Amino acid sequence: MGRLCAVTFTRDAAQELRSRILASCGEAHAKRLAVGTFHSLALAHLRRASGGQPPRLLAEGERVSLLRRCWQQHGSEEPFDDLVRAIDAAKARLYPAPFANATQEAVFRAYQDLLASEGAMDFADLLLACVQRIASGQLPPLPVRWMLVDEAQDMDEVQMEWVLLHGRAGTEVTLVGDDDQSLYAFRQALGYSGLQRVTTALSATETTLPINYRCAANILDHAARLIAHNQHRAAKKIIAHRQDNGEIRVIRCPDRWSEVDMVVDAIRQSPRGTQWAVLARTNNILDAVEVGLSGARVEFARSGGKSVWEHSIGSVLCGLLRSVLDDSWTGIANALSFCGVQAGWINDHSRRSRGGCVARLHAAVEHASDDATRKLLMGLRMGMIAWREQSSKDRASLVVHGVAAFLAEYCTPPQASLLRKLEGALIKLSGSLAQRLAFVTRSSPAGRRAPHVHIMTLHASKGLEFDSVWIVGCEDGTLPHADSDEEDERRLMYVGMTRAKNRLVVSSAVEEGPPSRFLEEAELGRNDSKASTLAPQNAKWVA
Ligand SMILES: Nc1ncnc2c1ncn2[C@@H]1O[C@H](COP(=O)(O)OP(=O)(O)OP(=O)(O)O)[C@@H](O)[C@H]1O
Repeated sequence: MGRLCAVTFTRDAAQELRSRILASCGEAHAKRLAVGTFHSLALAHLRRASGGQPPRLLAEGERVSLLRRCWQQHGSEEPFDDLVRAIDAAKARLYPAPFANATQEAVFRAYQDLLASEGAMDFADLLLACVQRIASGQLPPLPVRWMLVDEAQDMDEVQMEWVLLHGRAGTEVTLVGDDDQSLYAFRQALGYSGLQRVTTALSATETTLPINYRCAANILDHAARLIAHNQHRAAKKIIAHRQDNGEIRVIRCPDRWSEVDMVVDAIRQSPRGTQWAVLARTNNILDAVEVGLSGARVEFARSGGKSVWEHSIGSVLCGLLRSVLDDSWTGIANALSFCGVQAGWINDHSRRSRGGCVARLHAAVEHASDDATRKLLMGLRMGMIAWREQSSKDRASLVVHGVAAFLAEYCTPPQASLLRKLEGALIKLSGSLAQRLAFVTRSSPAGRRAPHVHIMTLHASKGLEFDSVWIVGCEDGTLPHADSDEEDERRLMYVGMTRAKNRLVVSSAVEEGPPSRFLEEAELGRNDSKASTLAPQNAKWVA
């Protein structure tokens, strides 16, 4: 009798694995099972070793604020996100490589000093501390007979060392992974080389699980042709368990918005309840999909990434519309900031002024620091009077149009283009302004129902499966992304394609670039392929 420790990368995956293991061996064995993420297991381990006094773990928000303070203190000119990436990369390694510049190093040191002075750790420190203490003999390894690591291709160096330390101490280690689904090289995942290193270090036996039970035979066939173009991968043949063919389509549209229209039409025309996933390389493309689906009143869930209505121009538009509805100041203040008014001035006025929005705007005109601000405030005040009047007469579309036209003057061209689409989507919806806003921001009861349509990035789709999958934005430069390693991008496309059980659509837009080279590699859209290429004007959806 012994204990099994199963390790995953997310809490959801840990729950899923726990229920699968217990379903197979019976609840009676629950006490012999520990399932968790690398970090939760390390935290529990350190907590036991320190006699119940856990290290104080920094929440993600605290970590970012602390890093930001150090970044500001050192007056780094490097963008904050780049600096965080560099520090995260250093902390995912056992022996950090030198930093690219002295400021990065200084910010890192300041951050670690602050952590130490507060007796706190971040997630990366937690596992590193565990590894260092086990390696130095201060902490015994977990007393487990078996260790199972799921998605092991995603391990970074510190995670791999933690596994190796257990393996060397006598735990029987099983890594389950697919080198073709290694998507996190940018987060220091070791991918195939990590799997190879563990195999060598622990003299492990490699077993290939070649059968794919999910995808229709032709979908898997095209995916296998694509991934065969990667040089750095385990030699293996992937075999379809299913003999039947699914439906595959390759679509070329003039521009992104017509591509989105195709997606929306296809979803609306497919039989009720068909499960769809719309996948894209970037959240920007998903924004366009989201606008299209919202305007067509298709219920959907967007996983990861912010809703298009809740960031950038979307949130400014919705905020201002809310101010029209309830006379609240926040939407006005955010709109002023978007239009270029200084944050300090807005905050001062927000604290000082009282009353409804029109009165507060009126007072603001008196204190305006320059002519441009005065003109903006007067325009917004006039607008608010008109929009509130129209809103009281239930002329929702007119209000949307007026507010969008006001904001358009302060937009960059890409923002203006998105704003026009957001405006179009809100105008297309029926109902009062409040109902339309509730629908697009998902606060209506309809928006909370579990939908059949999911939209997400290709990264977020890993581990999931859907009846029908549509990959939008298959252009060279988008997928593969111009700034990324081609083999990484090919794996992303492979993961996306293999999420489809029965139907796969890949589409691209002429305006955005030539079709992705991956379509050619996957032999999609060629005359001899089973996939059909359709121009949008003659594309009919056949269920
Ligand atoms: N032995 C089997 N017989 C029939 N169906 C199976 C079998 N094993 C798995 N499946 C089905 O195949 C699909 C994929 O299974 P699972 O999610 O376990 O695969 P996976 O290897 O994790 O896939 P991926 O890594 O591509 O996400 C699921 O729908 C599952 O129910």
